[in-house]
Amino acid sequence: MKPSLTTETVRLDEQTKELVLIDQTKLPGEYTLLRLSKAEDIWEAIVHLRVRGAPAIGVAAAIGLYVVTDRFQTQDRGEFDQQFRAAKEYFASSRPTAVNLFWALDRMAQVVQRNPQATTDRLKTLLRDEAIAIQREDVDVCRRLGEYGLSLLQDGDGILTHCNAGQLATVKYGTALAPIHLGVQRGMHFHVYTDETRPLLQGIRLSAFEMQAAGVKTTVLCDNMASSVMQRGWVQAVLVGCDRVAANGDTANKIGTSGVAILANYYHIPFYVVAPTSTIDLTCPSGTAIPIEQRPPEEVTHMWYEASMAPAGVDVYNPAFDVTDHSLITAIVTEYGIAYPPYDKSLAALCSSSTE
Ligand SMILES: CSC[C@H]1O[C@H](OP(=O)(O)O)[C@H](O)[C@@H]1O
Repeated sequence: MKPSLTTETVRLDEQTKELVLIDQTKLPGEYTLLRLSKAEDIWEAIVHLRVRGAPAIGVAAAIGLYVVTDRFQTQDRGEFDQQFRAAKEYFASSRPTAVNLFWALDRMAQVVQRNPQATTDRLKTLLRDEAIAIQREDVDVCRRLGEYGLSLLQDGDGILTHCNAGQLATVKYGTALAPIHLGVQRGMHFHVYTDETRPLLQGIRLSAFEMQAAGVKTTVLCDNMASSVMQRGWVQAVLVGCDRVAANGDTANKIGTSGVAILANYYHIPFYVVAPTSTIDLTCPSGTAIPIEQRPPEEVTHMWYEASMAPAGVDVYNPAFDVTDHSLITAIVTEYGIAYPPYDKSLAALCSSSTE
């Protein structure tokens, strides 16, 4: 089946009560849907980035927690709640950096806490409703991110992006790529430069695939070429996603993002982080407090080819993310508006407006 992105990246099959995912490890060559209902298979899909991207991970965890819970046999609330907590903690152990995972799991836990007298059957229905609400909210949030982000762009702009913060990182639209999708739907034209994003190549495999499918002029480049395209004046803005934004605006995103921000700052190119408020963690004071996932060395030394030139036994550094200092971020685009420095005030103000 020719890969396409017309379906939602993450969804619930309400008939079979399964979590349905596009297996992103197979893209762009193969479009495979996974239908999951076992906790260990859902955990594995998150750990191995079959589903990836902060919002998509959160939605997958919420739907996954529902499909697992729906198969609990006990009618006893004490046992049910204990099994629920165990499943929630298991999913929370999958990946540490994207705060959406914990945000979504906590929303599901609040349903259980708010309904201490509900029967287990009633609770299963409430958990299904919450998981679907989380999934549907993501579509509206990303569309609004697109609107605010588009207000920062001009028709014809060259846009550099890093990793994939598009439809495949969310339910639809994406975050950093949402302005592009929205602009193209309105007849605008952009030239997107996507870093390949070693070692898992989310840029060349996923963003390039997504942008080409949307009819956007797309150029892929090695990560070490970003300076060259900026130096030539081909880039008018950098748009990136995020996995956790600290209260002071420091932002964790795919490894290599902080280097792109330094380059953009040097070439006086605006650097925008596109952040649903579900990715803003006001309990995290600064980037040094953000847990950075360390991934297997083989992703650097063996992925995509038999084995790299790395000599046997050499140490390999493979952090999945790095933190971009808030001083390098021009603005943070949220679904409630655009935050400018000082971020410790502007993010708090935007997040408080989100609860009004
Ligand atoms: C819209 S969140 C996308 C964000 O998530 C990616 O990480 P991963 O592919 O490891 O899940 C990357 O940091 C993207 O910017």
